[in-house]
Amino acid sequence: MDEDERIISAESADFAEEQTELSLRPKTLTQYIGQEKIKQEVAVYIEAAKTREEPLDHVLLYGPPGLGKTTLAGVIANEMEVNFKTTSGPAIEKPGDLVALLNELRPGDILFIDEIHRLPKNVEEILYSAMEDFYIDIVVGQDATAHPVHFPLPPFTLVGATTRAGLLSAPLRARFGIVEHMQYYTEAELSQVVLRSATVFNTRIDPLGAREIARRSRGTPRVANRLLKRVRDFAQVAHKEMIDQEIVDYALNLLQVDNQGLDETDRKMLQTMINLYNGGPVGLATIAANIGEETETVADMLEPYLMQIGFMKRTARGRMVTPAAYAHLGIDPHKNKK
Ligand SMILES: Nc1ncnc2c1ncn2[C@@H]1O[C@H](COP(=O)(O)OP(=O)(O)OP(=O)(O)O)[C@@H](O)[C@H]1O
Ligand SMILES: [Mg+2]
Repeated sequence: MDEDERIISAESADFAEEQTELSLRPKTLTQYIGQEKIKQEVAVYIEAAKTREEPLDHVLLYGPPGLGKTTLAGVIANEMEVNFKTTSGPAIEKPGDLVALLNELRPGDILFIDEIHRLPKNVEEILYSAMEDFYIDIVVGQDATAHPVHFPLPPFTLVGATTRAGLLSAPLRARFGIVEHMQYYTEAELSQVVLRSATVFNTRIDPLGAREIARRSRGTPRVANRLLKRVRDFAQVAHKEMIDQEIVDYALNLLQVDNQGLDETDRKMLQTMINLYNGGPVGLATIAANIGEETETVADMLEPYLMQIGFMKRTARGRMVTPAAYAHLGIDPHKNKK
């Protein structure tokens, strides 16, 4: 199945979904739910920078998709009371594109680069001096007319986001003063996300209904919001005025999202590991090939959550399915051993 067809995919699906997300995005640290440790730290850095009337140090946010990296970057800009300019690694194709972006910044502004690990190498290299000393040296013109140009830049803050910090080159990573690892949300936090989004959607939902959506949202606000939208459709068609646990259960069972938030793809992956490799250890690329997914998809979308809930573990010789996963799938681990 294509990643963007999965209802529980943590990836943003399309333009329409991005528009809904915009309306759902909290604007302040107080409205931003969860990530308590990050919020506490960031609040201190923001206050200190504002008191010194300096730009905030460069910030790197990393963690699985849909956990609120883009949202947090926007919150930081809002709290710093500066302009927020967004772009992404793949969108910056050549050094000139980056120069154009940097050129528009005013002192203190925030430039947000999503998927920063996907910046072309030659762009990344000019970012080093931009981040460290606020200037860039580039060569303008071609052949005979080629000459170096020295551009001073206003002091600015770069906020970078990536799904895995390990994908970043060491020199780039070293230039971020603030590095934060986004965590999966607890059920209680996701319940709050669901209740808040329901208000934005003008939809009524009771606490147990919100809890049930939270439980099946794999620790991810984006998934919670998406499930809420689907459940809302079912409730509407069933003429339910209030979303409750019963309708959530009914809708999500139909959508084959189980009580741990796993869908067919997750189950297929675990079953493949069990049936073909006795539960592992088996390499990530082998698993991916067997279930017809990209290795990167398995690494970014499937594996982190399965590890988080203790259904899979990483060993020196590869990935292994845990007894908890056997139990969840109703498979007897001993019967299966060859
Ligand atoms: N802490 C939060 N409180 C409330 N809602 C949140 C929070 N974090 C994320 N959301 C909601 O989840 C949606 C996805 O968040 P966001 O786009 O920031 O994730 P992301 O980590 O940037 O994902 P990606 O890696 O795909 O870029 C947003 O629309 C937002 O409404
Ligand atoms: Mg994002």
